[in-house]
Amino acid sequence: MSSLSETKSVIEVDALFKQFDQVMAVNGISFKAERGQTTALLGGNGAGKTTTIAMLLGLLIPSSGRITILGEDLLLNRHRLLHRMNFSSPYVDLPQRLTVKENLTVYGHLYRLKNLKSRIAQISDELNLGELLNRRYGRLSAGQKTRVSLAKSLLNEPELLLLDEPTASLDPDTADSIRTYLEQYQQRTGASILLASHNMTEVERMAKQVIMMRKGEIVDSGTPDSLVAKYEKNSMEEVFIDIARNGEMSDTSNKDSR
Ligand SMILES: Nc1ncnc2c1ncn2[C@@H]1O[C@H](COP(=O)(O)OP(=O)(O)OP(=O)(O)O)[C@@H](O)[C@H]1O
Repeated sequence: MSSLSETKSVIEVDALFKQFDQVMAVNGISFKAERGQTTALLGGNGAGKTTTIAMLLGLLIPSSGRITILGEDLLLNRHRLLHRMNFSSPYVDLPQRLTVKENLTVYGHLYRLKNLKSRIAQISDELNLGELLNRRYGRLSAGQKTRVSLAKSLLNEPELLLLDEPTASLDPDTADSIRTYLEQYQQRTGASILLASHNMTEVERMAKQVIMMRKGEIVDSGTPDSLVAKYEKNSMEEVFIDIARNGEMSDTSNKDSR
């Protein structure tokens, strides 16, 4: 284990492809995400972010390519690795008929958590879920479901947290509290986060590194500040729009920003 913990990257993706029939959803991407940091995976609708995250979770088998997580090959060590990871996604619902507490209990058992009752009590307290615990998941509002999904994703105190639109459908106040909570969690545990988000304020606040995808390919990467400077824009919002609309980078943006 000691050699693994020395690996600087939490995720290493090499020449990753995923084809669905006629669609090349992920077209040969390679990237590294650093440990203990938040890396944002950005791109317009259909860019390939969710497909990439699904492959990082072992939910989709790549057409080809290599994924190394926490120093181990994901395809060879999936079961060992999944205990050290977790995810939250608005595209993956929890069982509708179970209450929030039952859902958290089921997932806690899947992760073989000890002291599950106190862990659920703790996370409910931290994410303000007390009033929702005995309500059926299927009857919750979209924002309430997002909070429960986040609680599920943090149950096992993952070393790597994959978050697909973690604050989608949250009101601004709740979204801000969740971002603060995630930042504190990261500081406390040293966890790494891969974040897919359309919210550029969130990205500028949380991400140390940004990977920009378009049509299944990585078109640029760097820190938010370096990308803003490189594209001669005022914000990541403007950088995002530029890349999403134009695809091709201007002459000034062909330098490697890292
Ligand atoms: N199961 C599937 N079968 C066929 N095509 C798929 C499948 N899943 C995704 N795709 C296609 O792959 C491409 C990438 O989709 P993906 O969901 O990864 O994009 P995304 O970047 O997450 O988009 P969004 O921001 O809209 O969520 C799209 O063209 C999509 O239509």
